[in-house]
Amino acid sequence: MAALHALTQAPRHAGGDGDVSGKRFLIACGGTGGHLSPGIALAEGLVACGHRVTLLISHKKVDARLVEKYPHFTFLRIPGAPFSWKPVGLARFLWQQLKGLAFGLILVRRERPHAVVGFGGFTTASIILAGFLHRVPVALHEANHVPGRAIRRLSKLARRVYLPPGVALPGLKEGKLLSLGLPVRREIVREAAASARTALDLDPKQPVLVILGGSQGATALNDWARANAAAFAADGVQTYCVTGLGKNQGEVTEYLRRDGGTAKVIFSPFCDRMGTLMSAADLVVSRAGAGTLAELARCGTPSVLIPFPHAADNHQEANARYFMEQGGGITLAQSCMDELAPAVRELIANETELRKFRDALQRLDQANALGVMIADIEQLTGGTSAAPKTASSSAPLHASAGGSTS
Ligand SMILES: CC(=O)N[C@H]1[C@@H](OP(=O)(O)OP(=O)(O)OC[C@H]2O[C@@H](n3ccc(=O)[nH]c3=O)[C@H](O)[C@@H]2O)O[C@H](CO)[C@@H](O)[C@@H]1O
Repeated sequence: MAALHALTQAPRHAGGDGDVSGKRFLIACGGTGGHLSPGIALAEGLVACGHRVTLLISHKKVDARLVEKYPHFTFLRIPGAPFSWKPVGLARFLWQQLKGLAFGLILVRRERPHAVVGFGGFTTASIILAGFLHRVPVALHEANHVPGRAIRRLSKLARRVYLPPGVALPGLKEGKLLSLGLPVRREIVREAAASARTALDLDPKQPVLVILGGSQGATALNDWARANAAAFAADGVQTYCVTGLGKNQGEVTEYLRRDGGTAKVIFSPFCDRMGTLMSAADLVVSRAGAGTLAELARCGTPSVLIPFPHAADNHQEANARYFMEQGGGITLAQSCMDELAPAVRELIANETELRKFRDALQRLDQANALGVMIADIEQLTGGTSAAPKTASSSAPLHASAGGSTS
């Protein structure tokens, strides 16, 4: 019951109950970067409008690492465990959900939020149910082109369900659905390639290939990077591979180029400047998580996508297919990894092709997703607050006091 104890000890928001300016929101977004990043983006937007937010995250290492950069927000760790059909895993899941529900009920009673917003995953269910039981408006956001288990089950409790363009949820009551892209954190912007490379300690003049495996890293892509980086370096292409936490300690190697000089190969366990890294890249090889795809579109960086073949309901394949159909990149099945190096070699040298992808990415970028979501949440919770501030990227953050995790 440590989490419940932590909740009763957790700091209250600045302004307290007597502060009537702005509204209070709970955002359930833990378990993986793909849920956490849009949750942080929404928090940034709501706070810039004068509201107060608490973000509910999981106990996973990746959540802890991702939130390090946002000490001005209040994060609470909610009990939860991933779903499993195996008896021990199922028992753990049910027990943690029960603890999560108790946690959620106390939290919602204490905070009296104007709405609870969930981004899916195993930490969402308990807090959404708690909000529903307390008759608080509930909204759900699905990032993937195949809705996940949590969103499918909880959609009946929600007043609003945000789904990616072209995605439907059978049985969803009319009027509940709003088609919406993924809110992207405000630090993710296109930077000049040369300065982005310099910031990452890369040569600003040499092409860059970036390898990304989502928030946890992808062993198949890391192995491929290790096997091919020296050959790319010989051709004068620098490689930057983000391996995932615990999958390497960080390495920088210089290889000889065929034409003289050297090219760098960097392996890093985590990147907390994803906008800079994507801006530095001529081409990205990546898994097809919805968060990464939205950020690639925002930064206008072409990609070769290798969907994670074991993702629930093969949703990464559906994400990648949509992205490819819109002209944002190309897709290759993991079973065809031997075709990846020739494809990368051909594409990274083909400026005409890369430019076509960049043009399509500009059209794919859902730049207004955050603004639309905030306007809709305002409306769901009774209209705009007394003194709204703009959600522009230049607005100062003034989140709840005592930004903390517990
Ligand atoms: C294996 C799996 O099922 N993954 C799912 C998980 O994605 P997962 O969390 O793996 O990956 P996503 O690509 O969706 O998002 C990763 C997020 O983490 C950030 N990041 C990542 C690595 C890093 O070093 N630094 C960093 O900041 C990225 O900038 C991005 O914002 O949730 C997504 C959203 O539901 C799904 O689409 C993915 O299919």
